[in-house]
Amino acid sequence: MVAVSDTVVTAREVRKSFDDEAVLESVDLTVEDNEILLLMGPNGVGKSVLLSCLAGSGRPTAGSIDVFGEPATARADTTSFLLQDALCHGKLTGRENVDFYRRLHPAFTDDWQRLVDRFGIDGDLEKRLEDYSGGMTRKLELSIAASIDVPIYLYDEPTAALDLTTIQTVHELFREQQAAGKTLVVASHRPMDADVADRIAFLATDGIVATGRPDDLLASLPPILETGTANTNALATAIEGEPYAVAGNVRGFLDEDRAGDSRDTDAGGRDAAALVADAAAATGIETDDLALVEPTYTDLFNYYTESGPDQDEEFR
Ligand SMILES: Nc1ncnc2c1ncn2[C@@H]1O[C@H](COP(=O)(O)OP(=O)(O)OP(=O)(O)O)[C@@H](O)[C@H]1O
Repeated sequence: MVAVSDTVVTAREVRKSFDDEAVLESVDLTVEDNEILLLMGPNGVGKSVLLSCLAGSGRPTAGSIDVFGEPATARADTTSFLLQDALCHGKLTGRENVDFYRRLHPAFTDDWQRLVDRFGIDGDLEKRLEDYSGGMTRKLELSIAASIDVPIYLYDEPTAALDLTTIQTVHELFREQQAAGKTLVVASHRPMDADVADRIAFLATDGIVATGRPDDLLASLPPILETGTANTNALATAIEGEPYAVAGNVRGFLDEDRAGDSRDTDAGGRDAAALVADAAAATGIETDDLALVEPTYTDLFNYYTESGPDQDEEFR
């Protein structure tokens, strides 16, 4: 966990439209020096568009983005941007793609050699990218983006197409970059990427709806009820939003107005048995079929992107 420090990126009331189609609406976001900030949100909400604005390659339609106190567009030397799908050229070999970026970027280093070795694609450098698998392409792109020696890295879906072991390797790489003093913004809709984050920011259609440390955000969730899929409709009568499937069961966020509230909120305590009993009475589900579960990052993602109410909170 990094200490609280200086802000390196500030986005204020950023809007972005394509033709007349609004993608980003009033996005306010800060990135602190040396943190790993995870930008989460559902498909199509505008994470890539926001990253391109932070990188200075996309211009906001309204609002401002400062990087180290200057407009993002004036600071191309400060960021390395891993694009979602478009970093490498399919007709070039792995080595030729690396050479392209080595010539293009003055801050390109030899780190790529160590990284392709670590990702296990060092033997594939003479193949054309069009013959790489999706995961191999991502590994090469990560090797290239991480080899550029700049203060800020913007990674768009870095773990997409990667297997679980490789995701751990990517997380290690991120921690090493942080230990070397770098700042990382990682856009993802994979809850497991929260493992590596100092803070998470959730992007929804009306802007950033919550930011905070992962543990604080988890602790801020309402009680989560879980039951069998046969009880999906009944569960829906006692929760906020829609039930969602998790490992063969369904879950939902308890709506205290609908299910009754047995919590001793003054003392901050939770009487799980009483809560379950209230929810069972409200839904008609047997208490044996209803459980209160510990929140996971998947629940957190669902709350802020699918099932939860509008939120506007900052946990620091
Ligand atoms: N150059 C463009 N012209 C027109 N529309 C665009 C352009 N770039 C992005 N969009 C639109 O902006 C919206 C947000 O796209 P974006 O790629 O930022 O979403 P995302 O949150 O990164 O999604 P995903 O998780 O699927 O990668 C989409 O509706 C997309 O079609």
